[in-house]
Amino acid sequence: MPTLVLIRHGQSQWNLENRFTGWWDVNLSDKGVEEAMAAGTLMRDRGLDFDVCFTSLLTRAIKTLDLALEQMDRLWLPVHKDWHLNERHYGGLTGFNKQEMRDKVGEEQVRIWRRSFDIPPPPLDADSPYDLSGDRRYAGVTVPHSESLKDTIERVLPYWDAAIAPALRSGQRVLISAHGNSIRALVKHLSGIDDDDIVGVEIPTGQPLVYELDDALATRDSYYLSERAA
Ligand SMILES: O=C(O)[C@@H](CO)OP(=O)(O)O
Repeated sequence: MPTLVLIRHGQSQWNLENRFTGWWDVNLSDKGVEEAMAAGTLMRDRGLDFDVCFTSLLTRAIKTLDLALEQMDRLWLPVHKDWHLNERHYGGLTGFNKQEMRDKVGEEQVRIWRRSFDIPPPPLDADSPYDLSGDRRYAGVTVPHSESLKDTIERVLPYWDAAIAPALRSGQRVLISAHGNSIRALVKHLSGIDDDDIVGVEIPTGQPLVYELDDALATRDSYYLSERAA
């Protein structure tokens, strides 16, 4: 039976500071480091093991994966890092404090930007300090100016089909360390959640989410590991 575990990175410095983050590359907070290590310990203690890992090009997800793998004595596992698993791009909101933005434009507008399905945030200005189009890690990639959840799904799922699903079909056990919205994209697909409902699904930081799949990669069961009795 194919084994898949999804984990959202541990708390980041900008999660802690309540800032819109997206593709901006912030590190884990001290609490995030602890969450990542605890996730690895939990997976080890429950006897989970993996053959291949996937993560984004962002430090908070890569480090979460490494810290968890270290607890499992599995730092040697192959890891594929790919921008398709990045957080959704927060456009012109990147760097702003979420509460200050609510105070400025109102609760409802911020809710729409954060949790509507297909309305992207305003685009990033070309001269923004958060422009990543010249970042070497994105050579050959058209860095988006902003992404809705729908846009994020439209780049996560082709990567699932091309890289992750084939690994599962070949019998490999897969661990994915990613982000709130790239994981929403995967959860929507795997759990068959519709467009209106996926926006209400919150993914906690540092909690391994187990998917038990059948050979056709349909979901038989899914659960947070910490919520299942050992
Ligand atoms: O800032 C972000 O990039 C994301 C995840 O932390 O925030 P939100 O909860 O608004 O999707």
